[in-house]
Amino acid sequence: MKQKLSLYFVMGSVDCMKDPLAVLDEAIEGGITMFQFREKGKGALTGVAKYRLAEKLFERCLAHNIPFIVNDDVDLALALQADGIHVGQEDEAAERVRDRIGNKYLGVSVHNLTEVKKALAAHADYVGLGPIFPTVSKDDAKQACGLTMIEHIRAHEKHVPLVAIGGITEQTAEQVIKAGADGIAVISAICRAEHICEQTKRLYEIVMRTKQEG
Ligand SMILES: Cc1ncsc1CCOP(=O)(O)O
Ligand SMILES: C=C1C=NC(C)=NC1=N
Ligand SMILES: [Mg+2]
Repeated sequence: MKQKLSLYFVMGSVDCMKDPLAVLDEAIEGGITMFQFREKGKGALTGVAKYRLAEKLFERCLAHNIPFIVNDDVDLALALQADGIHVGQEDEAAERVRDRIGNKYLGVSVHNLTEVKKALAAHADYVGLGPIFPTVSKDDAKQACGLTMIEHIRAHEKHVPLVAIGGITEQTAEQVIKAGADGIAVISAICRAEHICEQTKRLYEIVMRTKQEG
């Protein structure tokens, strides 16, 4: 699990400046290790259009052995036979989601140690902690918790697979890993890059080098 979390690309059509399929192809070429389809916010696709885009993105992930995770929408995840689901604190209770998805990946969004412990009690496979820094990609994001929250959680839960998310860039990736995250989850650092493949490669190199340094 911890290896998969290294460079976790989160994206929906709303986040893309061009065709989401082209964005994902370049991100895959750049070395992402996990993908989350997060179709949310103003102008997000719904119904059949959402399903069709998810199918095409999933095909790409399947072709490259990259886990395909669906955000929030358990029905969509089950309909697609996705590799997993990611839910937030306000979504369907993690315990119930675990019952519905069997042994698929279950990720839970957390903001503090209490929520981490609750997620583990619900048999989550990993937690997504954030926002670490201020973000432009989630309009209802909570207050940024900073690197100290990563350190605090890691101090109390040494082994929990933890990916950090929120405002993470090429400039901050190293300190996020050094603080104790097993990986970084990003939307705009990849989606808004001038050259997506090269940017993804740089993020990948930084994360993997820093993880090796221990
Ligand atoms: C989905 C989500 N959850 C906490 S912050 C965030 C958005 C992250 O986007 P970006 O990497 O562009 O800051
Ligand atoms: C809110 C989120 C937190 N963490 C991850 C990995 N994905 C999300 N959508
Ligand atoms: Mg959610």
